[in-house]
Amino acid sequence: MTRAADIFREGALDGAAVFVTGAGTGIGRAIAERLARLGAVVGGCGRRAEPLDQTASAVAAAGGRFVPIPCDVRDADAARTALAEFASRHGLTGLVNNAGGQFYAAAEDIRPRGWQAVIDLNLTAVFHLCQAARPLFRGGGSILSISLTGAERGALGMAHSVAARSGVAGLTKALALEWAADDIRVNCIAPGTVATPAFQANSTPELRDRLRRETPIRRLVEPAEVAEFVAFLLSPAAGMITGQILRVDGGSFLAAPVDMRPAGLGKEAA
Ligand SMILES: CCC/C=C/C(=O)SCCNC(=O)CCNC(=O)[C@H](O)C(C)(C)COP(=O)([O-])OP(=O)([O-])OC[C@H]1O[C@@H](n2cnc3c(N)ncnc32)[C@H](O)[C@@H]1OP(=O)([O-])[O-]
Ligand SMILES: NC(=O)C1=CN([C@@H]2O[C@H](COP(=O)(O)OP(=O)(O)OC[C@H]3O[C@@H](n4cnc5c(N)ncnc54)[C@H](OP(=O)(O)O)[C@@H]3O)[C@@H](O)[C@H]2O)C=CC1
Repeated sequence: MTRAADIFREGALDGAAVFVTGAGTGIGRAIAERLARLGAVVGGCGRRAEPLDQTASAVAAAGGRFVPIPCDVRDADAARTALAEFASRHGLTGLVNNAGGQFYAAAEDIRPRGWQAVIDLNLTAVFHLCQAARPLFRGGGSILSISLTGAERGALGMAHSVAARSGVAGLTKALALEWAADDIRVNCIAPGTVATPAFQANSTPELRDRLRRETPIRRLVEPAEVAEFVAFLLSPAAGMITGQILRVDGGSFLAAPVDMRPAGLGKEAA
């Protein structure tokens, strides 16, 4: 069941061409489906072709257009090529950097390759795709990066991810300033805990209950609630919004930091 109200008129994104990373699953799929239903042609990547094909089928069944272009965003050349391929066929008005994630570990247990993997995925790939998108936007554009709430405040068990997302926050502000004169808006959406299959697979019912209790609006975020906000920020209605970190978190940012350390799961955050 989706809680997000559909607030846009049909065809609100007619003419938009948006590339979404990680579009085969979870939040990325919800975003792709919503944008396509509003009239945008959506391109999407992920490492695996199968989930992207499932998104394509769901979008087609609803009468929309989704172009799957599998690639690993940590391979900068491959990611640039995928984006350029989409833009050459459909143009480009928006980029959603959604691919991301991390494993959970105490800082002292994060090894160099683990640190690098998380920084490459959550920060460096975002920079490369933003840079690649810039010349492809004609007459303005909108970039959104999906981060996570509380990155500025900190979280336990996610030092690599918090560092990467803090980098994305800085990048968002820097690019917003540099590219504003060309009407390219750059924003960051920071969700609270979202009940996606990926998160369910990496959490216990006890942990999800605790995260629900710790969220001031006593429930987890629905993927559709992130997708609806993405649609708004990509639309002309958000034409004066840039350089922002916008939270969709039920107030989690105001509560205690989450403790995702394997040894801390199930305990209250320090
Ligand atoms: C409140 C929460 C809010 C947020 C929720 C979400 O984001 S939900 C979204 C949820 N969705 C996602 O998170 C999806 C995206 N996430 C991913 O694809 C992975 O988490 C990734 C970012 C590490 C990429 O990894 P990859 O393809 O490069 O995988 P690889 O296997 O090749 O590992 C490379 C290195 O990483 C290290 N390492 C890995 N696992 C662990 C561990 N458990 N323990 C310790 N270390 C670990 C290890 O050092 C390894 O090097 P080694 O030991 O081989 O020399
Ligand atoms: N769920 C939650 O509670 C929260 C999630 N977020 C963030 O939201 C985003 C989406 O999360 P969610 O939908 O839950 O998780 P998913 O794991 O379902 O989504 C991650 C997507 O990114 C893709 N991906 C991962 N690595 C790469 C890569 N190297 N190159 C290309 N694509 C890649 C995956 O596809 P494939 O494996 O095929 O490559 C997958 O489709 C992430 O950035 C996550 O950190 C933020 C706050 C909370």
